[in-house]
Amino acid sequence: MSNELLKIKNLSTSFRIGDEYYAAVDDVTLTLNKNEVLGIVGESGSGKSALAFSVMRLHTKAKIEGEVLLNNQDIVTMPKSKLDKIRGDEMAMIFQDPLTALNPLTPIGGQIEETLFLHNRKLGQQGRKKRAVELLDLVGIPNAERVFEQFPHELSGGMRQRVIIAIAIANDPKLLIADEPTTALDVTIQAQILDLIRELKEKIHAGIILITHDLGVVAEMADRVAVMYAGQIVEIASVEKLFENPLHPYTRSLLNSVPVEGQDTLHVIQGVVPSLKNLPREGCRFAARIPWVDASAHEENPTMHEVESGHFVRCTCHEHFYIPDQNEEKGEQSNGIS
Ligand SMILES: Nc1ncnc2c1ncn2[C@@H]1O[C@H](COP(=O)(O)OP(=O)(O)OP(=O)(O)O)[C@@H](O)[C@H]1O
Repeated sequence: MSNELLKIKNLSTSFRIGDEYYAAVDDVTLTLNKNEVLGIVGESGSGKSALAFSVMRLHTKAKIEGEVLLNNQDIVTMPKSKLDKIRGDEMAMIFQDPLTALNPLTPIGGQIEETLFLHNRKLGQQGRKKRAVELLDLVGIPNAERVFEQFPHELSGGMRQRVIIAIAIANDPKLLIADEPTTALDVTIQAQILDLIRELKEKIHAGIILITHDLGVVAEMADRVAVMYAGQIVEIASVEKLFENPLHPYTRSLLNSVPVEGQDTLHVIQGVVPSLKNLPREGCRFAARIPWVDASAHEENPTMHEVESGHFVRCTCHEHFYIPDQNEEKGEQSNGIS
């Protein structure tokens, strides 16, 4: 029996700017196995959230092409009625900001009960209340009976995020997408929420897509990692391989911007992900940020290459990449390339 839970095939998500559509997710192909945590990392603007929202089919105005197969059912083309059933039941999402994801006017218990009611009509009112309190307990909320009656504004940010997680797992989803689940929280609370997600992974046996710009989080949580840049996946590998042997210059740059014990110099590649309208659509999208690497190092149409089993990297430029000395980098950038 296949272990594959989700297969994303040639997915492109394009937004309209003026009269044109621009792909924020550009021909992405990925798989997620059952019980696996796949980390998706990349700088702000690389397309991580656009990808997550496409998998949940939450974009209302975007043009979506390609396939998103959850247990072989295509989310992109399925009728809305079926989608409503699957969303919140087979797949669920934990959003960045717990306050905006909760209804301020409905007590916590009511919000959990609503999700339970939508997807399990057999559970009566008593059953729903019992299950809602159980879920609050499961996500580590003390005094669950009391919190059941409270409104979102009466809880701390960390507790609200636990409620969001309780809602997301209410119907035992097979796929859980966590989009920067700790960004809006204090550092100490972040660690607690990550611990909770890790514990839940064992309890609910879901496949988890964890979106983050924090490589530390990925190192601790993920089984495999996909690195995204300018709408494309540029490298995929197991977490061990990615940290041991990062290949794509962008991955190396992300890793180099993390301080490492015993290493006194850091090199951070300058620049940011270009805006959607200005993304280079031809050639290697990262070329402009590593101008000291010769143009001939890049492929004309970069594709993913499997360099060792399960480790894929886009473009051939990684074979020729090196960290420049300061003069070389400055010299290149003063030539107007940055
Ligand atoms: N609804 C939209 N309309 C137009 N452009 C959009 C829309 N949503 C996202 N974009 C653009 O698509 C690109 C990818 O955005 P996305 O939010 O997916 O990035 P991200 O990697 O999740 O960044 P962050 O970490 O900041 O959330 C960006 O250039 C963004 O401005």
